Amino acid sequence: MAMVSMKLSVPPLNFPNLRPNKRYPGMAFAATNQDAVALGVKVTQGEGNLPKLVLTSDHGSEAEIYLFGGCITSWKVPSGRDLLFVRPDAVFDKKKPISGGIPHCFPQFGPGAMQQHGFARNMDWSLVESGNVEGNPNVTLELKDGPYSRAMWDFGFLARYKVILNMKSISTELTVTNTDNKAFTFSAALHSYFRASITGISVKGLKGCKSLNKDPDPKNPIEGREERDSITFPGFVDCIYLDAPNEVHLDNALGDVITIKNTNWSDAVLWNPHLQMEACYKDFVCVENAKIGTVQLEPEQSWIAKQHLSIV
Ligand SMILES: O=P(O)(O)OC[C@H]1O[C@@H](O)[C@H](O)[C@@H](O)[C@@H]1O
Repeated sequence: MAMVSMKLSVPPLNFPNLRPNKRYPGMAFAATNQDAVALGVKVTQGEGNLPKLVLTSDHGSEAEIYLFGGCITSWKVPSGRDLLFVRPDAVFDKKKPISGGIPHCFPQFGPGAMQQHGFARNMDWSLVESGNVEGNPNVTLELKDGPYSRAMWDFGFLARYKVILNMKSISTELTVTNTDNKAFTFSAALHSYFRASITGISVKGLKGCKSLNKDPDPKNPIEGREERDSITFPGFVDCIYLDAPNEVHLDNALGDVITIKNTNWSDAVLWNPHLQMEACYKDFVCVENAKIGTVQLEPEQSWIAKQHLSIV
């Protein structure tokens, strides 16, 4: 049964890309004369006056999500630590994707025919549903094709992204549906930036995977096989792991070990830019769930992939 908190969450602003939520059993909504959102979900103005959702769990965690790019920029666990990282050079003016948090790479991981990492992180997603289950909020965002995406990739699609915050975890479910009358292919990733202390970071769980090392030439990666139990970051790292396991562990060397589980994100990417980003490389690492080998969807078909980040 859902537990309903007394705290009302009233969206203070009326953003054009917010749509009314559906109401369904087990969810508690604070209805206003604007859009209704669930308890534990607030619509606020973030950096650059961009619409930002703030999710607050009754159990001590909090998350922030920008509709621009459908980007989760903050995940605070009950200790108060934010386990995600936004780069100091990130801009919030829609001229560039937000550099940090969990940006989407879709419909291309890259490099490839269109801009690196595709267009989904440069577009405004819409809030279409929100809910609250036992004090834990969730939201569902949606992205559809439009003139901007069609100019790069001439297909009709619908992407739905559900984000669920719990006390010690944040989960996402991405569903991509082909709404066109012809098939399309795509690749994708959740380009997660984790706050970390570079000299102590380790990533475990990728031993034995086939690797594609993008260093030195991202267009001609070098094939190999990962032999280390524990991967560290003594220098520049940009490497794809194919057929990665559905669970890896990141020790961020700041006091947390993050379990990164997935369903259907078949591949993984590790990236740290080292001296290419001298101002911040010591403070983060990207551990990305990815789908590097392309997915083909026939009209009306969908592809679903889930990510579950948790601490003990
Ligand atoms: O676009 P961003 O957020 O600056 O990230 C770029 C990096 O993203 C990584 O996913 C790629 O593996 C790197 O090759 C790339 O340089």
